[in-house]
Amino acid sequence: MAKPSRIYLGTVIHSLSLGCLEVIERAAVAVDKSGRIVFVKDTSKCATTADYIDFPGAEVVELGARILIPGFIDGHAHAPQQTFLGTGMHLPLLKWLEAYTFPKEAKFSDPVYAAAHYRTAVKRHLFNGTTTCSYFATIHLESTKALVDIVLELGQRGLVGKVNMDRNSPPFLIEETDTSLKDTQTFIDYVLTKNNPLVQPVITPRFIPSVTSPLLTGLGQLSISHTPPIRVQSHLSENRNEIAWVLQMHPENPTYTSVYDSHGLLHDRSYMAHCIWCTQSERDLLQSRSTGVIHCPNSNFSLSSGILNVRRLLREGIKVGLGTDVSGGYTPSMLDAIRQAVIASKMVSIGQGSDAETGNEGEYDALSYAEAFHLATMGSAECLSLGDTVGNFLEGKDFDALVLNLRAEGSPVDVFDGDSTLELFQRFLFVGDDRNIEQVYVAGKRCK
Ligand SMILES: Nc1nc2[nH]cnc2c(=O)[nH]1
Repeated sequence: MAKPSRIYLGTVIHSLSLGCLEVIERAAVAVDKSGRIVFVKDTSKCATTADYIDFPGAEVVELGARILIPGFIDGHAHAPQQTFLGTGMHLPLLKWLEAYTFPKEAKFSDPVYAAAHYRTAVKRHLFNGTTTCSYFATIHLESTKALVDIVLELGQRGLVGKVNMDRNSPPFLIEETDTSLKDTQTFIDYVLTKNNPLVQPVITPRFIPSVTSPLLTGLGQLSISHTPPIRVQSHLSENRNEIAWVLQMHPENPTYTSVYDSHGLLHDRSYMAHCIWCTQSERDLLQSRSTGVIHCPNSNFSLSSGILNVRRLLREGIKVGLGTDVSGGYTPSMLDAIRQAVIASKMVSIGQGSDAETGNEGEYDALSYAEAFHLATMGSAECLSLGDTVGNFLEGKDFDALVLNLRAEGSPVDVFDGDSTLELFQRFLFVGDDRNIEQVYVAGKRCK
């Protein structure tokens, strides 16, 4: 057993599997000097104090009434889009991209501008309790490198992608095919040379309409030329006009999902945002490739994209995580993603989901708060191929954790006599905000 260097004493809540919430009222969480969890003990089951805190040299941290939970994992966010958060919410996807997204992302051609604005964005995610974030940057190589440096400097765990766009894009935000591929390779080398497990590169074709077949093929080959393959992230089946456009562009493919697949971009280290309108054959394909789906309900409502049937994906054995999709979604808060996932799921349960057309297979149980919390932690971890590293407090994982203070000054949460731990936790999920997230740890290092 590695030697604990710090032991946290307090209430622990984490999710072991979907709907399986573990609550330990008085836990001792021991962390070694490299930030790895050595053990989690339920101290009420320990015969003596020595059983859980008596390790020479270890610092004992008393959390009192605070609650320790795993850090949130945002499976899909656009770091440059923080600059127009909460604007353009009256437009659907394709108009929103043209009017807001592309002009704002073009400004990131300047690495100095990019660094300043990426710092603001990463801080926001961290302060909202996002210990791991999978970021889209922009097409610009140097600015995307700056995002990597900032993620590392601020101590977050980040998966970062240089975006690829070589067609159907405005002249101020488009690349040559060869340059795009070469810059992606250079970017991957830049990140891997850091040799720091906290930041990893992700191959990031924007979506099928923005990327030509030769570039998609090159990216697919680049991914599997590494062992293990470089992760792949993109958007899939978000909006009905987008889907019609893709099918028109790719008559050789029966479905949107099969376009990614035929270019070698769907595998077990790929994860796709949205997937609202995927048909049965597309879902079967995602399942057979072990590709994850990142559900971004705020964005799906805000851009009037549709309402994903999450329960059906879960029943079909597809990995599902949660994302904010800043700024298709108007907040970097994963608490909001949890809330909106629950609301979206209730909408489906009362017959309002997008599958009113694609066929609902009968009974639909709306997601519970415990399930939505699971998706925001372990669910996203599994989609991002980080399930062995983060997502809950099992021994050997990294200590990526939030210390919650439900009594924090000025926070929106009230605490009443007789509230149980589980009631307080639910109130945090539905009523709390970043003020209740008092401390944030990534691999044992405090970053808030
Ligand atoms: N939500 C969302 N969907 C996209 N599809 C292509 N680009 C984007 C983007 O930036 N945001």
